[in-house]
Amino acid sequence: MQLLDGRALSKKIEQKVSDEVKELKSTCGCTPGLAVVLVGQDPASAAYVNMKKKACDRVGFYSISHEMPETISQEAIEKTIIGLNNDSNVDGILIQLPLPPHIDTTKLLELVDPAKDVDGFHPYNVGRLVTNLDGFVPCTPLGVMELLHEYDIDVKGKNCCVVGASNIVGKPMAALLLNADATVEICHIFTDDLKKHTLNADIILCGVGVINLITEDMVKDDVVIVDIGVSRTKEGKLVGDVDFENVSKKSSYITPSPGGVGPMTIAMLLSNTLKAAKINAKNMAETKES
Ligand SMILES: Nc1nc(=O)c2c([nH]1)NC[C@@H]1CN(c3ccc(C(=O)N[C@@H](CCC(=O)O)C(=O)O)cc3)C=[N+]21
Repeated sequence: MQLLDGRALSKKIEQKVSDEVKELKSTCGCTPGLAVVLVGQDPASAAYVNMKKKACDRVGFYSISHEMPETISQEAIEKTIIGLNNDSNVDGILIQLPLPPHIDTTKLLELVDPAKDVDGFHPYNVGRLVTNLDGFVPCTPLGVMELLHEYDIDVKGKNCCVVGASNIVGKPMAALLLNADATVEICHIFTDDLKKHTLNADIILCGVGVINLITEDMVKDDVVIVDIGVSRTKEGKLVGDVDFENVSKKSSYITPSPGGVGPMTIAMLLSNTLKAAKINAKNMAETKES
């Protein structure tokens, strides 16, 4: 059994991003900028936003967070997003999810300029992903692909079982695997007999948020396990969806949680923001020339 060490790989990626930021600064004087929109007081959301901000600082990005009260109106958030779309210091916009129930999340995600959509949640970028065109890909599934690549795990022709069909994890994960020529199954809350599907899988990618959803009797020998779930136990310990202790004994590769997919998500946010900044810098240079 080998661990898929997301923490180690994320450090390597951060170093690369940081080097490229220095180069971008010296060649065009531009600093990549990320804006985060945070609504309400959820401590978990605040903690994630803080982690993102710290990561931005480490690699030399400009970052700004717009923190708004739980009771804020739809219109006020929309105004903020339009302002960020028009702010040339901002290359990437991230709306921290989930938003309060009175807010129309889809409408806000559609308002973000697709060129600044570093989360890859705008339907424009979703469409580009599904048709295998270049665009912004959601950070968590993108990080998973990077992690598999780092350990030379080729998904081509492999049976991949994606558990969870969310717009931010399961669906884009399945699209990326399909684009890489895997055979893909998507299981979800209405799947009858989950075990039947997971037992057949060479690679299981699980992002649901249910502790111990995947147990050792549900996986075949030498399976590759990617645990994307995030939950907290009663004791406050951070855990994934997989019974790590027992499933790891049957696995060829497995992500720890924490220390697996989580740090890769942040690394891909940095990488997507750098990508946006480079495109914007190039467009600016071209506008100046003409
Ligand atoms: N618009 C939007 N984009 C997101 O990308 C987004 C979001 N909303 N809402 C919440 C989820 C969750 N998420 C995580 C990021 C990093 C870790 C991470 O780094 N976790 C560490 C542990 C961190 C700790 O100790 O608390 C690890 O797994 O090792 C986890 C989860 C991004 N999300």
